[in-house]
Amino acid sequence: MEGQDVTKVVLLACGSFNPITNMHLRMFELARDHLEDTGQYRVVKGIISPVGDGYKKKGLIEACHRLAMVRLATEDSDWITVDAWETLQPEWVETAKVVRHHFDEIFTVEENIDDVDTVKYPKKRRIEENNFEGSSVYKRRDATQLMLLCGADVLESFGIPNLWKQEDIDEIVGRYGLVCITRSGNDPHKFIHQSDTLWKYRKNIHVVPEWVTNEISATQVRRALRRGRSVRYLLPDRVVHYIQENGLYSAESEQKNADVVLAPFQRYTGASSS
Ligand SMILES: Nc1ncnc2c1ncn2[C@@H]1O[C@H](COP(=O)(O)OP(=O)(O)OP(=O)(O)O)[C@@H](O)[C@H]1O
Ligand SMILES: NC(=O)c1ccc[n+]([C@@H]2O[C@H](COP(=O)(O)O)[C@@H](O)[C@H]2O)c1
Ligand SMILES: [Zn+2]
Repeated sequence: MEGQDVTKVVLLACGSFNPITNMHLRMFELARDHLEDTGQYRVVKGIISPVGDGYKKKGLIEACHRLAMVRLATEDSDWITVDAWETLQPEWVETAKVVRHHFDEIFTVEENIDDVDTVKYPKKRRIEENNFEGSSVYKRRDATQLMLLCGADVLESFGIPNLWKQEDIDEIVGRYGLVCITRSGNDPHKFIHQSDTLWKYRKNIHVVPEWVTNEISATQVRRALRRGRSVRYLLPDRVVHYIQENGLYSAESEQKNADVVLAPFQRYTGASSS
């Protein structure tokens, strides 16, 4: 029987998934093994949330295709799922808001919100909202915890000026927690050590070493596709077929958003074209 102190965890990965690669799927397996090895957690679900088209990243193809590919890639998994909510929003959604949305979904199910006082609960959450230190929203013993899953490049992007709001970083690492998979070229331990915020919340950041280093990146996959090279075994076969059937990833698609400023920079600096 499972010990009383084992916390259920849902892992949420946000990103372009342009296209989804085997490494994106591996991230979930690595994170689950790492968390469960501690004896403190049981990972019950993984959610992939592709970013909306409003993110305006160069070469980002339409969300409907990226979603369809994630759906095909996760067909064989009994625990990794895809969620379209983020892609359905009219504008780019900050990651902290995406995390909040998914936490609310879990919270609603677990608290069976239909049966309780719907005025009381938002109030309770607001009281807890401004104090992340040593705390979390997981007050109930058996409550499921939501953690953001990312590669070390995303963690290090917290340090890029005007890309992330300080309060969003505080909320993600202080309130929810982060699982970070190492990527060559990044040193998450050093980065955490050098950041006062991340150091403060270091107990909520789980750094997972990938010993079988695997440098698949979606950028390299798109490059190979543009050059007519095979990408088989880098992506699930179903995704390779989908790309071929729909003629995705050309020199032309790589120029999408080439003159547009990435949505977070637009939002935080007011700039709209480069
Ligand atoms: N090889 C990898 N090792 C660790 N994390 C990875 C790896 N590839 C992707 N990730 C992580 O997966 C998430 C989604 O990433 P994203 O969609 O940007 O893929 P990517 O391969 O980094 O694509 P791109 O090259 O277009 O930036 C991010 O958190 C990213 O850090
Ligand atoms: N301020 C923010 O919330 C913020 C800033 C930059 C990227 N992100 C997210 O991080 C992910 C990064 O994806 P890419 O590595 O493909 O750019 C996306 O899901 C994006 O929405 C969030
Ligand atoms: Zn990336």
